[in-house]
Amino acid sequence: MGSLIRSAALDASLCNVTWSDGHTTAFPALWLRDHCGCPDCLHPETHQRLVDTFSLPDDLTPQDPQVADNGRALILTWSPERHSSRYDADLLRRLADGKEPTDPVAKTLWDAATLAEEGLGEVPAEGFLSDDDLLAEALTKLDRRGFLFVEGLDPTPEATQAVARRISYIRETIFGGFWDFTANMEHKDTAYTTLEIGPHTDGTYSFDGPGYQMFHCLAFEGTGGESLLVDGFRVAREIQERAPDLYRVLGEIAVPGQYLDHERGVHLLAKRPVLRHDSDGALIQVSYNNHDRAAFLPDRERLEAFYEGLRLFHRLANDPAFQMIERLAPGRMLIFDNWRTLHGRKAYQGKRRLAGAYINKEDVESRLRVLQLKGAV
Ligand SMILES: C[N+](C)(C)CCCC[C@H](N)C(=O)O
Ligand SMILES: O=C(O)CCC(=O)C(=O)O
Repeated sequence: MGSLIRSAALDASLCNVTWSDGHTTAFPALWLRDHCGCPDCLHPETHQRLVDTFSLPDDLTPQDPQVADNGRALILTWSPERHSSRYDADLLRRLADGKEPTDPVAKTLWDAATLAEEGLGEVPAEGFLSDDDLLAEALTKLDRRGFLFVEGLDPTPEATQAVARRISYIRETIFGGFWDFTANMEHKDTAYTTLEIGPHTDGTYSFDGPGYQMFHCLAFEGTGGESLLVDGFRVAREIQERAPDLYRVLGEIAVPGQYLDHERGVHLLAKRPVLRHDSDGALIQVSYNNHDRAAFLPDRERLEAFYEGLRLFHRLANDPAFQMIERLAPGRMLIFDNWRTLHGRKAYQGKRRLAGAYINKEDVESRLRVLQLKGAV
């Protein structure tokens, strides 16, 4: 049951709302007027704000607060403009509590030991592709652990694209949109070789590093080539516990990433800390690729700590205790959160065909949000 309003009373330019659980919230008049949801203030189809916030009268005064619909709505009138506003109690309470339209999925950090216990939690392709409830469950799993295996796919580019497009549109990058590649040096990157690639996140050279990445090995004849995953948030927590000073440095120093292919006219450069936090101090992105790190000189007094922090991060990410090692097999597609989960690959000999794509972080979150709001989960 959503939040219900018990009573509402005016106090000068505030509307004090008492909720059914006894909590109270003081909503300022300007804020309430600015958030009027009537069709004249909020476009009923585009949900865009129509109210001219900054032309509202200075002597704006709320009047006659009414609790309606058994506590599920608050109605106010306004003078001098004689306007009436109706507010949904649930929405008011979510905003009062600083919540988003849907509750974020709690992340479960993992390492080799916890995966051995919990298993990898594969989902069947059929349900993923055909049933919104199962898609919502799968995206929730992906959000919770930072990776997901989708099983039972045809080992074809078409089946791979169908999974990607089931979630959202594919993100175009310098590598194109949907990829289907082998070790052919099609692009100037070790991904297009048979070399070992250490644990990293893609796109450290992009202002908006790809949010999610998916790999589907369509064919493999050879040896080696095992994939590895590391929960970057788990490594970050380990650093925070072992060396809080180094955690702070990795969260403060912006590290430049680059991708160079001048023959193709490409020279990408971006920078952000290895451990990026939001304005509330929550870790929101791990961005690490020691191969693509561009030259830069941190300020002298922090240079040593920077290298110490980077060394610790690198050591933990390369520690089998924090890794999942799994050779990708045809029919079993890997999707992972590239803002959290590092990936890599052992060197291999022989033939290997890998298909996949990037999808933006905001588009996967958007897809899950709509599924949640439609009550799928
Ligand atoms: C497009 N595909 C995923 C095949 C290769 C991309 C190479 C990504 C690069 N190593 C990086 O760390 O950003
Ligand atoms: O070939 C692989 O398994 C991964 C390649 C890689 O790291 C990448 O494409 O970013």
